[in-house]
Amino acid sequence: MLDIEGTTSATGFVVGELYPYARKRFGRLLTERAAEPEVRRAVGQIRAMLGEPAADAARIERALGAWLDEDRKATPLKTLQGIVWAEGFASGELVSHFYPDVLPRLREWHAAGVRLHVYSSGSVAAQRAWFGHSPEGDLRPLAGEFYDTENAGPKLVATSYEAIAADLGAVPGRVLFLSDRPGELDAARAAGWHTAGVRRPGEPYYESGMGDHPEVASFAELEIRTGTGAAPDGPVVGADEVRRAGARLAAEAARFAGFGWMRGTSGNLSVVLARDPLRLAVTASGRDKGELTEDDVVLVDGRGAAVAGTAGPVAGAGKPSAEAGLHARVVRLTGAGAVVHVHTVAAVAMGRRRPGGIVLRDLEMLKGLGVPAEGTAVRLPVIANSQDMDVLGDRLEEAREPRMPAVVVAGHGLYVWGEDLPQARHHAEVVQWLLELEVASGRE
Ligand SMILES: CSCCC(=O)C(=O)COP(=O)(O)O
Ligand SMILES: [Zn+2]
Repeated sequence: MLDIEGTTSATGFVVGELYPYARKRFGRLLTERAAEPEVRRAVGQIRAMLGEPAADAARIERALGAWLDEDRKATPLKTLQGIVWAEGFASGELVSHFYPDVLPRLREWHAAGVRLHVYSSGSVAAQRAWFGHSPEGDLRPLAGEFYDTENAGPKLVATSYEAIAADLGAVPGRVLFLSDRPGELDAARAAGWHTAGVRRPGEPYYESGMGDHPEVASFAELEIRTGTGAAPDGPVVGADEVRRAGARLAAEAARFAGFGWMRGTSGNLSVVLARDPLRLAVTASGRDKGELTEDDVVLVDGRGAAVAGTAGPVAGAGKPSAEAGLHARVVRLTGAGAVVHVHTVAAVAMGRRRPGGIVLRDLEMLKGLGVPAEGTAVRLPVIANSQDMDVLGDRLEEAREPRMPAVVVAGHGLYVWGEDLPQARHHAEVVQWLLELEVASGRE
């Protein structure tokens, strides 16, 4: 987990280049774009902080100027700076700064499967712009999640670090925080994280030191080992293996997205990489499933929680699918080697029409599921939706038909599984075909 200002990048650059850039543009932002939701929200926060509900644009601009002079880490100041800077970076007027030792290390760690994230007091918009417009181009593929004082909380309190670890599904003892500020390092350590102070000459905390935290003068001195928590006799799932699985999942997802079954960020896929203990590669949450890359994958355990190096290095970035727990449950229940979850209109339509299950018979296509084409009826179960994967898993376990490698989740989509990824795909295509036929037949 990386801090930016003072750690990856010079505070002097932020204060000397970016602060004046924002200061010059606040006036116009506050007057000409006051109706934009983000500006309006920040202005409301500033008025509350000042205790002046009627403060006008000029008063707010003066307050922002004073906070800039004090280098105060006020969230609405960061929000407005983020807007102005993001536009400056996008137009090419601004290019971010990284210390020369940083980027070679970030690239090396990323290639080794270390998941890199950012937690900075600058807004997420500003962080993304910073990584997106570096002297070496767009570095955003190196970073997974971005956290700021709005989505994670203040940097000097342990609860913010606890919230981040929970959000990432990461084991606190497997996270290393790099920062130049001892108070932040204290808070991270109180949340169970490892810490390393980055103490660079010329940075604000250089003189006072890093307290009792281990410290380095540059990223070149840091060595990060992956996979050190592996059980001695357990399988080690290497970063390359996870990434290869990521490439396979991305290819399958692109195919399903092409059918219109994974619109937007909907759906998720997984494949088993180890059985004892269970390890699955699952698609990362919230990504456009038509545009996944080999890095949009997370290694999870038998409950769907991210495995942060406890059984080998973790490739990719981001957090596991919100439905990873159900994938793991399907695998535990059925012994499947791969699980496909798609959001198809036919599945939702038939789930509505037949909440008690969809009975299928006398169709040649049933042979694609190992069911005779004639004389045998099979039921595709329909279960109620839930946001709790344990509840959904219990419903699936109760409703499951051993001959049917699929379940419709009402108002949600379709889960299908198979011995391996190609078989899960074939099953998904067959079940979807059967559902489309049922919809087309129009029977109530
Ligand atoms: C619009 S998608 C809502 C979440 C969902 O049902 C899904 O399948 C995708 O979730 P993920 O966390 O895997 O991106
Ligand atoms: Zn879903």
